[in-house]
Amino acid sequence: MPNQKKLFLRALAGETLPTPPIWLMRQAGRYLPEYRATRAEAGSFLDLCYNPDLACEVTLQPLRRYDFDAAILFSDILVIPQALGQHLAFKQGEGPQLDPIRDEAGLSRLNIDKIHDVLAPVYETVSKLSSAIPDHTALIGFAGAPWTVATYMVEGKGSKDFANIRRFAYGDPAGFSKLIDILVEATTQYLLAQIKAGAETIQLFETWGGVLSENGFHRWVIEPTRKIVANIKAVHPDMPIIGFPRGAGLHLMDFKNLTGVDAVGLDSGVPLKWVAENLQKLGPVQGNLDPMYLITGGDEMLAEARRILDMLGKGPFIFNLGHGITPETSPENVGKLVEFIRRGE
Ligand SMILES: Cc1c2[nH]c(c1CCC(=O)O)Cc1[nH]c(c(CCC(=O)O)c1C)Cc1[nH]c(c(CCC(=O)O)c1C)Cc1[nH]c(c(C)c1CCC(=O)O)C2
Repeated sequence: MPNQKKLFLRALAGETLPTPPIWLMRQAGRYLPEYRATRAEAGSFLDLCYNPDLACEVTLQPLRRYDFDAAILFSDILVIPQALGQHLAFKQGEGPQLDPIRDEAGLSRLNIDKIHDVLAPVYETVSKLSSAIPDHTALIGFAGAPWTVATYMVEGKGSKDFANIRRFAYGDPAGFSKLIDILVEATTQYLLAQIKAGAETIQLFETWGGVLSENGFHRWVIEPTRKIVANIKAVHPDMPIIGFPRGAGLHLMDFKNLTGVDAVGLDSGVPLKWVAENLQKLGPVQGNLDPMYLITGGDEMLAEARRILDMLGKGPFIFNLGHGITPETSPENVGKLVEFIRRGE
């Protein structure tokens, strides 16, 4: 699209730009004092997610400071289980808590028919954002990929070994696939509604795919992602979709080839020479500064950003982190990183 002015969308369409566009996963969050103030005003994190005015405000906060090339809808991947009827709470300092679903019988608690009633405020946030963001900024909608959302639904919280979900998936694949099928359908409907409300691209977060066996990765990561991408492209053939399969390692080529995503997000561990010679030949890549560098800062941060630019800047590329910003991040270091990327030095 020669007339497309948004750098982010040009890179996603496959253009190699002299200066890559930049945004950061979790760019709205607790590292910003203005976020903490708005969250306090909202009451709780979930109240914030379902308050279109305040969710819009926290999405805009990092744009005001850093003028990122993309805004990402402020919400969470766990609004889907909540909309399906699973109880969800965020306890201070403990992360998400859900009533776990450990077997096929537990699926009877889920109901896909009313998801839009719960999710309507999220669509309203997207719609407000699409008129509130600057003209040169792209609007990203998102969802968790089915496997990653299922980890929270089955474990009931964050996990270190993912024993319950692996037991369910490997021990009763037919029962487990019913959960994944529900998530494919709910996620498709959710993302189509975000697109209708104004999202210009979609990112699918697959944070925990790396814990699966080889066959498991194909069945529970690649296949559900392929279905969601196909469902969206059936309605919006030109909608760019970014997949972020964290920890996918040697599966990255299959992930790109078999799912049909337009661009692939890279975690910080992926060897960049291999990316430049293989994955990036197939389409745009996004990543992959270790978010810890935004805490440590200084010349080491800039040297690592330089290395990433040198390795990936000769092809279609979007600068980002290898995972989300953490609350300990220094807002000043974020400013220095953005300035460095924009100056190219
Ligand atoms: C696994 C996952 C979740 N949520 C998300 C993922 C996938 C990406 C990743 O791995 O980071 C994705 C997510 N979560 C949030 C966004 C908003 C958009 C953005 O700025 O990137 C996005 C895209 C806000 C959030 N989601 C959450 C916060 C912090 C909530 C707070 O204000 O206390 C934010 C800003 C809470 C959350 N949400 C989740 C957890 C495990 C937690 C608790 C951890 C923590 O406290 O940092 C689930």
